[in-house]
Amino acid sequence: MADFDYIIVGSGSAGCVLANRLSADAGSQVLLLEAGGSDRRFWIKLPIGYGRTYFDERVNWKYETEPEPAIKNRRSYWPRGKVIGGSSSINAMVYCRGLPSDFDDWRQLGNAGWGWTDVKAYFERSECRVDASGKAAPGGPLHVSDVSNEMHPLRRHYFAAAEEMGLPYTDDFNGPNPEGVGIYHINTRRGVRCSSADAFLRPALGRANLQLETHALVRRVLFQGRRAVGVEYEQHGRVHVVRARREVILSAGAINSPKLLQLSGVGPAALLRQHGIEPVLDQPAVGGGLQDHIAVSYFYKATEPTLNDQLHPISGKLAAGLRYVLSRKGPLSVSVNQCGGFVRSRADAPTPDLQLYFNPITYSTAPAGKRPLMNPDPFSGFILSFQPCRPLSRGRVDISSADPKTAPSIRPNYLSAEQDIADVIAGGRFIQQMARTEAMRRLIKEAIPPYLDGMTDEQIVEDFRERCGSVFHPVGTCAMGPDARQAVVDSRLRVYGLEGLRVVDASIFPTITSGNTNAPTIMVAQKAADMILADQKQQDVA
Ligand SMILES: Cc1cc2nc3c(=O)[nH]c(=O)nc-3n(C[C@H](O)[C@H](O)[C@H](O)COP(=O)(O)OP(=O)(O)OC[C@H]3O[C@@H](n4cnc5c(N)ncnc54)[C@H](O)[C@@H]3O)c2cc1C
Repeated sequence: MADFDYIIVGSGSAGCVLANRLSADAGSQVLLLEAGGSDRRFWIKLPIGYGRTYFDERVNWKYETEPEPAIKNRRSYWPRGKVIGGSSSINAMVYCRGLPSDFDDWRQLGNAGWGWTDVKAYFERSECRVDASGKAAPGGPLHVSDVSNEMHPLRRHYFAAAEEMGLPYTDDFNGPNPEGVGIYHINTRRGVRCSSADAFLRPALGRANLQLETHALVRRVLFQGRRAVGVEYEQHGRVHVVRARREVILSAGAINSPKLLQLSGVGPAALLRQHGIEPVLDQPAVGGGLQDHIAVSYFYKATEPTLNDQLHPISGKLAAGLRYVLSRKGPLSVSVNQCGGFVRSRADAPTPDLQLYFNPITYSTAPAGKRPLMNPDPFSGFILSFQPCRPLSRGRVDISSADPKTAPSIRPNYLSAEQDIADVIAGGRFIQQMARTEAMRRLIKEAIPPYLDGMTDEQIVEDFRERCGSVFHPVGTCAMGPDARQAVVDSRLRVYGLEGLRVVDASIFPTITSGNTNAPTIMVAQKAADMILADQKQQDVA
């Protein structure tokens, strides 16, 4: 049986950071266990390839929620990376820290050390800012690229519409003024995806004290009394047991970290017993607290050429492919989420409450179950889309079987908070207003049904229930908080009531951040690494 100082479960956005930081000390033996396999795949490296990995079971857990009553009993599709790099290998690469107020709220909730002024340096530690000319500023290993030169010219209409509405423009959603409309910066390095694995794991893999095991599905955490002492994992049909001298760290993501805790006997006792698992710790909060962003898109035919005209014809695809191969530039080198914003739907909103997307492309004719980013509609078209930034509804992730290979039951409980419905109406009204600006009226040839323009508040909500979808930002299922009865981890991310066990990933968010969740997850891991190393030092001195 092998022994390590640290065992990290999951090589995703957070796990890769930890593997790097904890193995930087040559005296620590670190094991990183990943259920998926290699990320050396063309469709992972090619930025627009996330349209392909979206449904690819070789790199994707492909979860589905239970039917959700509030969205017409639809099941929501939840892709999650099952590969080195985790979801950072299959995501849309948009890099948004979130709003400073998000983290001040975390601190306000009783999480000392997690306010904006506390966490800002942990974002900076990771980031290597690359300007539009390709010049990289000194910084961390995670490339955050300004790709404004690659953005479609259609964007000028969007910015003109925003100006008519009196919205500010920002050149950096991660800068001192994140509010307003602008262009998303993305995680690419010279036109190739820069995942957490590329930035943090790969540079550390040469270290003799870091061992990475792929296709290694962790089945449970092993306890001696209330101390986590190792894990059991299955690899190529064989079950292995490995021991952790210092800590086991779960970085399996917002679906799998709570699932693993429950499989290991840490969760709601009644649920565990129902599945024949003897509780180590009755902790109802494990799996609770689930939050996610949901968005809806409105589709328009355009009066001038859009990305559809470039990428629909075979000749256009070939030209874009050739351009990419020769220069790593063009539409294949970026996300289709090109422009967007963080805006207030009402002048009296205390902080921006809507995130916007303006995509110069449509797929209204796409068959169900396909995400044909490279195969858009045969006419000029574009998308306006919004998502409420800070939904209040909370759901749960619970095991549905004691078998580690069975997917858990996911119940997001969307739109269960009244405020979330009000935010949907505000979002629909906002896009209505934007579509009625002079600039947009010039660009819109015709709206593609359902027509937002004539909708009442009730119809906006009804349409949202019918068509909204996840933006793939689940968080909060092992939430951090000051009260051991309501939260799973403390502000040092240690699991309450147990020793030698932390959770470090998107599941610890006490509340969902306003924007995309990859950047704050990486921040969480940077801060966690500092805390783990500090605790190690203290123990060594004691
Ligand atoms: C399609 C898609 C698009 C997205 N777009 C964006 C975007 O543009 N910008 C943004 O900021 N965010 C985006 N996100 C969200 C963002 O990527 C995630 O919030 C972030 O990656 C979460 O990081 P994590 O470390 O918590 O989990 P993950 O990165 O998902 O890592 C978890 C890892 O643990 C492994 N694992 C799980 N269970 C086990 C087990 N039992 N044993 C061993 N290994 C296990 C998984 O295989 C995975 O590699 C998107 C997500 C998806 C899926």
